[in-house]
Amino acid sequence: MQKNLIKASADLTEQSKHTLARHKAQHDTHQQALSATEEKPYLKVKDLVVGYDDITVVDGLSLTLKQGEIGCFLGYSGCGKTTALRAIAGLEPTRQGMISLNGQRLTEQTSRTSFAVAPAKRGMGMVFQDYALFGHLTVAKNIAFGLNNWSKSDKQARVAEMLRLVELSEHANKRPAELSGGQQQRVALARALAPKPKLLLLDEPFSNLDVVLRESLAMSVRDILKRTNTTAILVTHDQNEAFAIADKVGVMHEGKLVQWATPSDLYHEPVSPFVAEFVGEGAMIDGIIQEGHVETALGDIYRRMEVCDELGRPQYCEYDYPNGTPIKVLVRPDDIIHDDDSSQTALVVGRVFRGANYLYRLQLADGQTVLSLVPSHHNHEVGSHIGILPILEHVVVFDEKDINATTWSEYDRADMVTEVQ
Ligand SMILES: Nc1ncnc2c1ncn2[C@@H]1O[C@H](COP(=O)(O)OP(=O)(O)OP(=O)(O)O)[C@@H](O)[C@H]1O
Repeated sequence: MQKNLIKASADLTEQSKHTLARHKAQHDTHQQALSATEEKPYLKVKDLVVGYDDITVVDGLSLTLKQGEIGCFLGYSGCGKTTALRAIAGLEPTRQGMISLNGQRLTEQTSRTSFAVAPAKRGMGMVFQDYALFGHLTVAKNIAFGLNNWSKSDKQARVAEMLRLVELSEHANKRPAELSGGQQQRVALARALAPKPKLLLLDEPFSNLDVVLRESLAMSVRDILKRTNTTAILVTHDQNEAFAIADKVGVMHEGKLVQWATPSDLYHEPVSPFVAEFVGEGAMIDGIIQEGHVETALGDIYRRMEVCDELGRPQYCEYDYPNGTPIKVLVRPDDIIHDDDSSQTALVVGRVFRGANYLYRLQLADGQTVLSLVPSHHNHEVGSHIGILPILEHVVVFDEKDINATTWSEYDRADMVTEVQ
């Protein structure tokens, strides 16, 4: 949902507060009805703890996926992504938590229960970074490898179908070494998909490929997974790859899943400065909470609720901080539009050529800097002033004291009210 901001002030009237309370009650009832009928998640991981010796590597990981959804663990090296994936596959023992897939409990470790289904019985497929193909077998035989229990004719038909799916039919009789890296990874994908796994796990599948191939292969893998309605989890440290392939991305940090959300929500509504800085570019500028708005060097920021009161007046949100609270406001490069006609200007203090765009570093009147993505035919030298127009539709504020995020979504009553309408 779009959260428009307009530059005008208004207080919440008593009347509109009552309206909101009524909407909230309706909303709660509506949500209860929804959650009662909502389909159960296909994959559910709850409070998973995994470790080696005396260290905890995955610390209380919880997530859900619907059937056919693609999830992704994204994070720096050593944050526990691969360990989490291996634990879901049953290749690492879990110390605590529960995993269920398609209604079946795969593992549960509590004070009262302790059991784990063996990896081979979980019905999962895996694709690895190094492809792990059998070099002495042809492409077709590699794909047929997991189909031992299938009849000969069914196996042939399935291999042919998989070859068509990954567009390698004409390479069926070649050995893996005769194929490019990208083609080999498609063979690995076809081999993992052939037995129709309930869940496909992909561990850094594109990291041996060059950057250009990586993104195009990620898109084609997404297409293949969607066409086959395959539920999957991918591990990567590459944000572009995660965004190209996944419906839900989980940012991991020191064993914890900090946020599990759509790529767009991660980018626009990060829950912490860590996620904000890890996902995408941006700058944090100072803000001060004032009556119904935030004062910043880019101007005053107001939030408009997308509803009107009984008299047709737009409703305005309040921030959940007392007046005078210093906060940080996240400003993405796409929040600052270059506009020659704007009376607000900024000094160009740096720029990076990105082909279609320049990424400008701009200094505001009070010395703070922000980034701005500008089409590259607007060529402004470092040291010049340019007109800017802040379009702050997705403002996230961070409490300066304990740097907890307060994203719009946490307290945006506009969402709540429009949902029940
Ligand atoms: N078999 C093991 N025994 C002991 N420690 C391990 C083992 N495997 C991983 N670790 C440690 O657990 C931590 C998490 O490792 P993991 O491979 O899950 O991280 P990752 O996020 O996937 O990293 P990368 O992106 O580098 O693969 C690391 O500190 C690693 O050294």
